[in-house]
Amino acid sequence: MFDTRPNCEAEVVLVGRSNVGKSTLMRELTGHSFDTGKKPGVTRSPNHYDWSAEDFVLTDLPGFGFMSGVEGDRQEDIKTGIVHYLEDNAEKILVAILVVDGKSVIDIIDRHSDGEEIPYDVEMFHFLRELDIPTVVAVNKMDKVDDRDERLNELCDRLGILPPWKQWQETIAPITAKRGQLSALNEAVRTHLHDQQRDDLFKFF
Ligand SMILES: Nc1nc2c(ncn2[C@@H]2O[C@H](COP(=O)(O)OP(=O)(O)OP(=O)(O)O)[C@@H](O)[C@H]2O)c(=O)[nH]1
Ligand SMILES: [Mg+2]
Repeated sequence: MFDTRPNCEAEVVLVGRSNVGKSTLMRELTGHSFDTGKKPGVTRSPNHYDWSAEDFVLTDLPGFGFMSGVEGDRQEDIKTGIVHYLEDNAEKILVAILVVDGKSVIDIIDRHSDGEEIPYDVEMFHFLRELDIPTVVAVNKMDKVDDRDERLNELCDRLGILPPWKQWQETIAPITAKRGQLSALNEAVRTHLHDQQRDDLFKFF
């Protein structure tokens, strides 16, 4: 299921819970349409889009967390598959885009923090850091958020980085993928590509 990766030296991945808008973002970045949907669990195996001339692949990973119509065991298998995919390809992944739903992310994180478990989004953010993969949190669906600065500051707090969010422009990128409003994300990704001497890939962001 996770062994479909084209053999490219450079990669950018989209990762995040189900239904946050990863495939919508993938469509906006590639100009190619991918299955999207109102229910979580649409993408069940990675979508890859590669440009062989540049040896570059953009990957939309399946969502983790609740997926409608998918058994609990299988949800765990998908999560394990994502973790292994990131570990196996960490050297080649130039940037990870962790997509979250700006409208619900704080509530979801807080709902999951009362028990022992670390919430998925927070766990994934730290996991990517452990793997040394430069990470941008794309805070999607900002069209549905009215208290923008407050939300983004709260998100920093939950991720363990110091608010205000505006000092983290290379890490926190508010977007509305559905309308193609991606400038904050493109800027952030470019910063990380530049740090890795990959300005040649700017044309994709
Ligand atoms: N309001 C709003 N809705 C959005 C935005 N981006 C995506 N959506 C909607 O969110 C829903 C889920 O989008 P997908 O792109 O399928 O989400 P996904 O993360 O790929 O979901 P899985 O494949 O299930 O993991 C769809 O109904 C999209 O139209 C946005 O910027 N604003
Ligand atoms: Mg999807």
